[in-house]
Amino acid sequence: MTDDVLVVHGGTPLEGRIRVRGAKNLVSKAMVAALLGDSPSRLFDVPKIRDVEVVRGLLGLHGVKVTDGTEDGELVFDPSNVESASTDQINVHAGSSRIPILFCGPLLHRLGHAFIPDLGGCHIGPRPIDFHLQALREFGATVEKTPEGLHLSAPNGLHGTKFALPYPSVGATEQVLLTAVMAEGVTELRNAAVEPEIIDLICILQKMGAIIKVHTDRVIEIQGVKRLHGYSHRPIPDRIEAASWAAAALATRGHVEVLGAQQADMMTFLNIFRSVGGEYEVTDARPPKLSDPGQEGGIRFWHPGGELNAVALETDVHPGFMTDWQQPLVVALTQARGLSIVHETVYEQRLGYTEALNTMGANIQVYRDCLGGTPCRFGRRNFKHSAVIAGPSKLHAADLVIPDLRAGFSHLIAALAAEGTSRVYGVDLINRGYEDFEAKLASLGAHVERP
Ligand SMILES: CC(=O)N[C@H]1[C@@H](OP(=O)(O)OP(=O)(O)OC[C@H]2O[C@@H](n3ccc(=O)[nH]c3=O)[C@H](O)[C@@H]2O)O[C@H](CO)[C@@H](O)[C@@H]1O
Ligand SMILES: C=C(OP(=O)(O)O)C(=O)O
Repeated sequence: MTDDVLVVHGGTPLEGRIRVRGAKNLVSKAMVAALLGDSPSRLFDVPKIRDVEVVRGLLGLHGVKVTDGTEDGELVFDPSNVESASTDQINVHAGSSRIPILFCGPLLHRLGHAFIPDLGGCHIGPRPIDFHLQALREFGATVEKTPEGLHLSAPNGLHGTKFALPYPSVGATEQVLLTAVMAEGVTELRNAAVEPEIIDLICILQKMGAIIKVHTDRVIEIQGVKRLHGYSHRPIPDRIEAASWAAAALATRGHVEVLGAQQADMMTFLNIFRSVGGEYEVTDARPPKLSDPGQEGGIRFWHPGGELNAVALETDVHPGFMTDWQQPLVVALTQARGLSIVHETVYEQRLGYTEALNTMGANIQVYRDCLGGTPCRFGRRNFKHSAVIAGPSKLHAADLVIPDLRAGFSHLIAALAAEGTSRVYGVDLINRGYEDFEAKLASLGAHVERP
């Protein structure tokens, strides 16, 4: 733990330009989809993050040859020899990521059985997988829970089904997609999640030969096919990372251009960013010509000076304000004048990180009540899932221990915005979702060092 610490000398605005690559929440699923093809797949712009390493490891254990392509960030997957792996080998990855649960459908199609280790991911609530398992059973899978992990089989194959999710879960929607594409017959999924990362996964599956219709009102219809082939795909950029750097620019009174950031996927964030008083400019990409090297598109985010405004926001499923944007933005809200209100409706325990911000001088109170109008599953269940942030607060340095990915990035932003020198422990957790964050910090002029 002691060598996993970053010393942050705060108080300097972040200034400069960084680039985001393929979205963590798409790339890892695209890698799983490669298992379904009967020929190699190619994925571009893959960031070097921990979740990618975990999925690469799991694919390798199941006989998928994963190699680096010629382009930086390109991965090639050859699934021609998919095979079983031992539970001991698979359990090396226990507790490291949430993606292993998505191996169920593809492994059942390819091998007739699957073993799934305990899942990891951010500690932001209990995160059950009941919708996943219920859907898999509807397709005809049998699921056995054992102390070492989940064992699944499909003795009679997988068959299309009609299924309605109790809540538009991202992971459960992906589970249904990755299973239904090669199940026999038609599947109709109601109350599906429609996040941009899901639409991009559907694009990949369609490239592979799948037949998928996305209807209005969260209904997705999938016509199972007998075979799928490999794909070649450049994923959507990481809108969570982009928003995190935007929040860092605002909290430190800086100016950061995020190359690769895409307006369409970030509209809800951009509206809140502007309401808080942040400025942004969308820079469109210009393709290269003989006389002109062209320009990569992105979004410039900056603090225009003066005071920021308090806002009320609720996190929600797409197209609402993403829960993963919440933690970084709250750090900026500690600098806004007045009372900001955040109602977290996606996870029951995603406000624990505010305690650390309070030790740095922030004034954030958390409540069990629903402080917002969006129907929420947590209001009567005793979870502290609403926050009132009173600002502006002068943040001072502190010693911080990072609990998980997004809370970790928000701790880091707070340390950068604070006066004085903070020590941030457990920074390695940030590598699960932010590629090269230390190099990016350095290029933005942050004063950070390893002790
Ligand atoms: C790797 C990845 O893509 N992670 C994202 C994904 O997580 P993930 O796919 O795990 O999140 P879900 O959308 O499934 O979870 C949303 C809510 O549904 C509940 N639920 C989910 C499944 C289930 O079987 N039972 C159940 O009750 C969860 O506890 C949570 O309260 O979507 C979340 C919501 O946008 C994001 O915050 C995560 O960054
Ligand atoms: C909650 C997150 O991810 P995961 O589902 O991988 O824990 C996140 O990326 O903020």
